[in-house]
Amino acid sequence: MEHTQRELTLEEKEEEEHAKVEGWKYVLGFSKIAVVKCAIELGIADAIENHGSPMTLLELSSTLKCDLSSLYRIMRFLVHHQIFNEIQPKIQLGSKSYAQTALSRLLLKSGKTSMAALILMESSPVMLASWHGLSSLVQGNANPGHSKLINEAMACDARLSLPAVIESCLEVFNGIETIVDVGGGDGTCLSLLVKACPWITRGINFDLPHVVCVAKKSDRVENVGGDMFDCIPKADAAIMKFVLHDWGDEECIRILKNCREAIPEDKGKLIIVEAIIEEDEIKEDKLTDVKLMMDMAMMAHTSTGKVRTLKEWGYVLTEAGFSRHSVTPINAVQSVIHAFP
Ligand SMILES: C[S@@+](CC[C@H](N)C(=O)[O-])C[C@H]1O[C@@H](n2cnc3c(N)ncnc32)[C@H](O)[C@@H]1O
Repeated sequence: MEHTQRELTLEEKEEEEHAKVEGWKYVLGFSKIAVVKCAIELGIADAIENHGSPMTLLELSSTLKCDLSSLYRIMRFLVHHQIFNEIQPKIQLGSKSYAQTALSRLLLKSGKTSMAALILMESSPVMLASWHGLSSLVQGNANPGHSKLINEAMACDARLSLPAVIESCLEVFNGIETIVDVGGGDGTCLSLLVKACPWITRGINFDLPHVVCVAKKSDRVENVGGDMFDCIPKADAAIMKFVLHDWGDEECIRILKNCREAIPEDKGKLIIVEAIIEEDEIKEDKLTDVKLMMDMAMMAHTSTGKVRTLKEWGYVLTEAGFSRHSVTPINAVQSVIHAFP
């Protein structure tokens, strides 16, 4: 039987939008318990309780012997989830001060009302490991390789976000005949892109050799193995989705410099598809939760990666020699950053 596609009603569209945001919360749902566990281990609530009054970020970082900017990101997340209160949010980073709430007192390591031991037990590697076996307990013994899991998860995101990139900024790809997807994974992103842009004659899906050797084969897309820290294949434009958030500023600048080398000085462009954290509370939106969770996931899964603010993007791009850039919000957790040599 043939199905004709009908226009979605406004209500259905809103429901789909809401579902996408909720979907991201499942993707990153672990971050909430992981950050609370981290707060208990660091003794944040204990430090403020012992201090007897709110503590500044500077005082907290020196008492807990923590890196100030990492601790700030942890506190930003905890404040967002109303676990601590931030007093005078508008002031300078080091002077921001944090107070206890009824919820943060549950995170004290000891005391009559502490729930810390329960949280530490449920979030321990031993207890978490059993969750990974839940589906095999119910059904069988599926145990796919981790690389395959990552490639499939990334392809899943490409199917979600690429249509949003195409819908909001197809014109960015005008005039591009060749494009290299740096850290392109299994090639899903590029195959969707060349399909939407028939004028692109050659797409290069560039990733580590063990990734491209199992990548998809599709028309006008060539899989090329290599290391983005060495050299990136030349093309009219480069695109990078969900790659730079895996790396700290120093590595990012090295990758970005190699991207700049790969594209023409006069009319080349770099298209970055990444989440951007709003620095201004007024600009926070329904995806702020998700972006902050993603930032925590980067802290946990990579040694130096992070979800950057607009200012942080400006810094790495300028350091890598890009003369200007602009940002287009799209209907996804990511935005599109266009940068020019
Ligand atoms: C988070 S995944 C993103 C995949 C894809 N861009 C997407 O969003 O669907 C990061 C990718 O960077 C690749 N990568 C990591 N180090 C690399 C390197 N040194 N050179 C090239 N690719 C690399 C990984 O293999 C992985 O496919």
